[in-house]
Amino acid sequence: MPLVIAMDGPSGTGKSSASKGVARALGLRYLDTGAMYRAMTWWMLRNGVPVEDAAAVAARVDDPVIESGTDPVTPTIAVDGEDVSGPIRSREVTNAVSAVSAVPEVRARMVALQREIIGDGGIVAEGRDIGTVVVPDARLKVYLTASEEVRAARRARDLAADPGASVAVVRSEQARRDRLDSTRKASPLTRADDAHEIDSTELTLDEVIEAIVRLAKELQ
Ligand SMILES: Nc1ncnc2c1ncn2[C@@H]1O[C@H](COP(=O)(O)OP(=O)(O)OP(=O)(O)O)[C@@H](O)[C@H]1O
Ligand SMILES: Nc1ccn([C@@H]2O[C@H](COP(=O)(O)O)[C@@H](O)[C@H]2O)c(=O)n1
Repeated sequence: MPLVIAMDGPSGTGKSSASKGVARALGLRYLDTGAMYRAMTWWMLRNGVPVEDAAAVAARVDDPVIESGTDPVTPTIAVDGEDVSGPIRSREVTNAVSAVSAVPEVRARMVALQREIIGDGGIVAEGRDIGTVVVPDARLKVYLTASEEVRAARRARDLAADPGASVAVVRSEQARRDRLDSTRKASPLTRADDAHEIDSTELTLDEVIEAIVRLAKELQ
């Protein structure tokens, strides 16, 4: 099977940035599974579905048409034909997504879609359960971590235009999301036993990408 790189880890550890860089370096496709859960959450909010009500979310799970592009240079995400790459990054969606992604019916639909896109491989897929559930036989698994403090500082810089997103607020929202994602019943965030753990706290993005590319080349 062509290479599948499974990249998992808590929020804001650099999964998306590193996955895109690795995919570009190795000529692979790229799949942001978090964007798919965010797209589902955006649709639920837009359609007035109470996201904390798992039964209400499950009842609408098949309604949105979610399309993910896999070019690492210009990744795309659309819902019912509408580009939602901007709105899915809002703090409203970010703070609601863990409730939606904990619903088993949502996960079943997303995992089926993700496996369809991953197909025969040649891809870097990132999320929370790629190495444990979506592609448990992936040839290379990476579990990316970084200290809470560094992650919050990096993310707060991304959100500099939002006056409510101080480092302290971002840190507490990230911690809440990680707690919900790693304690839910349905495929919680956890490190696969055979994953290589990389702590990016003291590493530049280029150093993280180089480390993963090196691991991939060692497989050949
Ligand atoms: N090693 C690094 N050094 C410095 N900044 C980094 C590093 N890795 C990522 N970043 C920055 O940290 C921020 C978060 O990175 P990114 O969005 O890739 O994380 P993520 O794990 O995909 O987050 P989320 O799970 O919330 O989607 C971005 O601004 C990114 O540029
Ligand atoms: N495989 C995955 C990927 C993501 N999630 C959920 O989506 C949220 C957003 O993910 P980001 O990577 O864009 O931050 C995340 O907090 C999880 O709730 C997931 O469950 N499984």
